[in-house]
Amino acid sequence: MASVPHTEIKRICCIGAGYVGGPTCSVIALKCPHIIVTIVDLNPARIAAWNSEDFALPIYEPGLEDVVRQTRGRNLFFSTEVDKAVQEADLIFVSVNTPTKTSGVGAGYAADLNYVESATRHIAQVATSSKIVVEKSTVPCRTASSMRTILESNSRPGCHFDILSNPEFLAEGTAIADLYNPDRVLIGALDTPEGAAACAALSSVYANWVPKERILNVGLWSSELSKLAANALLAQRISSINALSAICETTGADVREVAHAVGLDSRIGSKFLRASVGFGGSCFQKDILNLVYLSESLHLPEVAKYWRSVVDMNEWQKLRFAKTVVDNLFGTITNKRIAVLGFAFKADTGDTRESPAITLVKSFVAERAKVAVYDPQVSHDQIWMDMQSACSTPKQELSKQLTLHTDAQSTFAGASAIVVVTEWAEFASPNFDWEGAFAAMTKPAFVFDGRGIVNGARLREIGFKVVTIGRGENL
Ligand SMILES: NC(=O)C1=CN([C@@H]2O[C@H](COP(=O)(O)OP(=O)(O)OC[C@H]3O[C@@H](n4cnc5c(N)ncnc54)[C@H](O)[C@@H]3O)[C@@H](O)[C@H]2O)C=CC1
Ligand SMILES: O=C(O)[C@H]1O[C@H](OP(=O)(O)OP(=O)(O)OC[C@H]2O[C@@H](n3ccc(=O)[nH]c3=O)[C@H](O)[C@@H]2O)[C@H](O)[C@@H](O)[C@@H]1O
Repeated sequence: MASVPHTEIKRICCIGAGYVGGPTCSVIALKCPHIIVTIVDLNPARIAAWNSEDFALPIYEPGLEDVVRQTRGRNLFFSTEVDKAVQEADLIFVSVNTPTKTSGVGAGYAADLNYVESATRHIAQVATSSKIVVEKSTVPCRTASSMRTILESNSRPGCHFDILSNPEFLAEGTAIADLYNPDRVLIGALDTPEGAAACAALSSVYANWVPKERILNVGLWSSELSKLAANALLAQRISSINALSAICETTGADVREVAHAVGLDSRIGSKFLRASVGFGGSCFQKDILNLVYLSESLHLPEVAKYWRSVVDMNEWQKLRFAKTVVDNLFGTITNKRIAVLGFAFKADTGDTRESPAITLVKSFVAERAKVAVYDPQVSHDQIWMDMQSACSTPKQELSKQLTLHTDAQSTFAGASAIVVVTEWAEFASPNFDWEGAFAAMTKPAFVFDGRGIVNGARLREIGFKVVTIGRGENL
């Protein structure tokens, strides 16, 4: 095949200044001082936060502020001027949201590609020169083909678009470390000279800091499917260990010992085997449901059922934990105060999307408990928004049962139980004032550890009754 020389990338535009676009392109700007990176978004409040003088960035991510401080105004810019940034760029990342559809065909399963499509149409409409368009969002297999059709059908004469798939594998809370040192960068391209040239151009951007052997070039469809597959396999491990946690609780086995023992088998590996209240976050559930939808569309009902069970197990785990709380508190939590520690879906993020805390607090509210919530990062506005929507109840009504706190200790006064939902370091710290908590609570005082992070022996010495997920010798 004749080769085509690749474009030297001088200007990058990223459409979508969210959890992926923001950190990813900030790190590109840091590692590639010779490239001008402009991150654009339709949401002016989000862009204003990225540009805020006191660096009150719209997302909390360890290390991110430092990267933005070093690059903003140098070769990194945040803007709402989408057209200008698109026109000036050689390469455009499409990093917009792809939530699960809530209505119409595939509702509850399929990805809503409306944002990807309108960003793509917009590129075609305003671009005045050829571009490399990179699918950064997580999308169903063969979305690149739809993007190509939209671009080709709407472009101005003389404008040519090459499409690449470059899914993102960062995890929230460790995004900057993940971007600095990725296990791999996956780039999918069409098997054509133009595809290879576009792939080489993007590879050369990453090659500024990622070792060449970790930059993987594959076909477009493999790249798209690999992203869904990676999330599905990661989530499947959590559902597997959570299924085992239920067996541990009734047999006297300890899920941490089981995870350690099986994880030492190099074929299994030790990561992603922490039993929990269930996985949360904006992507695992959405991407698996997307895979379920894809399987069903391909007339593979057994495959669909297999992946569906990973999500079903996760739902069951969350509700099982909520029931454990009620069962141990003598079958009722009506009017009892339940202190909930943590609301984010995992530690080191302020993100609450699909957080197990939402399901747990909702079920405690349904049992007519008084729920007191503390999270070190999540804003109270966000918690009210999540809970009003989950309970379909206005704030005024909800506030009769739900209070939000700015410190852990104030949640404990008169509480019957503490429920640890997020694995914030603060709750696992030896300095955490468990004695103070015990003194403030009604007796017997319970701790339900949904993350296996508290020191059960120490808490029992203080007088607590302790129930830890996946451990037989509870209380
Ligand atoms: N959150 C995560 O940790 C990861 C997410 N992903 C994927 O990356 C994609 C983006 O996810 P997040 O960054 O979390 O979403 P997000 O919701 O935080 O950010 C998306 C942004 O795109 C903006 N947007 C939507 N349409 C636009 C348009 N036409 N023009 C300009 N801006 C537009 C929205 O206003 C929003 O600020 C999703 O497909 C997700 O599945 C992939 C890996 C990790
Ligand atoms: O596509 C995405 O959005 C991203 O989804 C996950 O990243 P993220 O959801 O940010 O965070 P994870 O660390 O994967 O945790 C997800 C959930 O699983 C839970 N978890 C994780 C690991 C574990 O052993 N047990 C467990 O319950 C976490 O507490 C959290 O609720 C993947 O890890 C990323 O590779 C991927 O890019």
